[in-house]
Amino acid sequence: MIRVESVTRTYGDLVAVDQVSFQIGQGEIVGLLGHNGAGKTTIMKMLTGYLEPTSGSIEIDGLDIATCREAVQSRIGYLPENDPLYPEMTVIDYLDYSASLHGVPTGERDKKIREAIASTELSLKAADTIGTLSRGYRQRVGVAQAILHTPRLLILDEPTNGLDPTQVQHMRALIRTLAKRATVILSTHILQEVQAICDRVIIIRNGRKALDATMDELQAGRRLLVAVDAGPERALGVLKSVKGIQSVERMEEGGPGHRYALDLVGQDELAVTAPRVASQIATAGWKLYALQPESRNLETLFGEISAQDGR
Ligand SMILES: Nc1ncnc2c1ncn2[C@@H]1O[C@H](COP(=O)(O)OP(=O)(O)OP(=O)(O)O)[C@@H](O)[C@H]1O
Repeated sequence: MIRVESVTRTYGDLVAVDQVSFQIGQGEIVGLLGHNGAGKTTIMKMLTGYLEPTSGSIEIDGLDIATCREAVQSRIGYLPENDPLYPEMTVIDYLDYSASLHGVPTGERDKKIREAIASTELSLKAADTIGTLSRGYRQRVGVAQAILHTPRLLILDEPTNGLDPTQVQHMRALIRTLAKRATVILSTHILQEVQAICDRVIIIRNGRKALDATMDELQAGRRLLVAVDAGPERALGVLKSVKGIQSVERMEEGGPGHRYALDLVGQDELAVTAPRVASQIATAGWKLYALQPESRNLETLFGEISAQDGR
């Protein structure tokens, strides 16, 4: 379990991360999504113990990172944004060196390195010099070093950055496989990345948490969308009077009828409120063209949040 409590980090006068809190349970795949400079890397560096928060606290598996840094770091595998690989080393030598840094006991090293190479499908490149590898393979070497000590938590900063579409597919498949054994937090500014891999998204905007939702919550309808042949002068009041409806908003025309978005009092109310709306419409004698839960879409939400930045 990861518990981040009111974490702030400043660089001089700049507040890069501002009072961010969240909790992540074992086995989740969480995407930190935000534009360049939003504060994602700073959060990740604080989670790994490489950077101290200016204020706030971080606990991993009940251990406070400020006081138990080494114990916490032994549980974490980290792929930094620009992984500082050694171009003149071979893959296997670099992984051996990384294993020593991770404190993998000498007797276990060969086995751990073999496992990491197999998981990242690097067998054919194991004897190659890192500097001769493509960007995709170098990223895999970065992931291999991050998983050498079988960490319970994997922190991947922009894992697909700079990869071509095929390499992106490979990396996503690899992350999904790794997530079967570890909790994964990855950062990205590409929302399709989150959609493709994550169970949950935390959107960071100007150092603050702008949204924290599971993909299921995003998909679940929060509002009911209705299209009827009644204009707003009649429809707004009648729809608002239905039990379970908090407010009614007129939407832009499109398709048959007039369109309205109905905010529900409680999200669980959808199944009981939708039939009430249908029967009210029938009682009013209107034609019903559409009645469906609105699907909140990450793209729309990210767009709305970005629009607040004027992006
Ligand atoms: N060492 C530093 N010194 C001063 N400012 C910094 C430092 N590191 C980051 N910043 C600033 O802090 C803010 C957050 O940066 P951060 O790298 O955490 O964002 P990010 O969301 O990871 O961005 P990117 O997607 O571009 O990597 C930015 O304004 C950045 O310029």
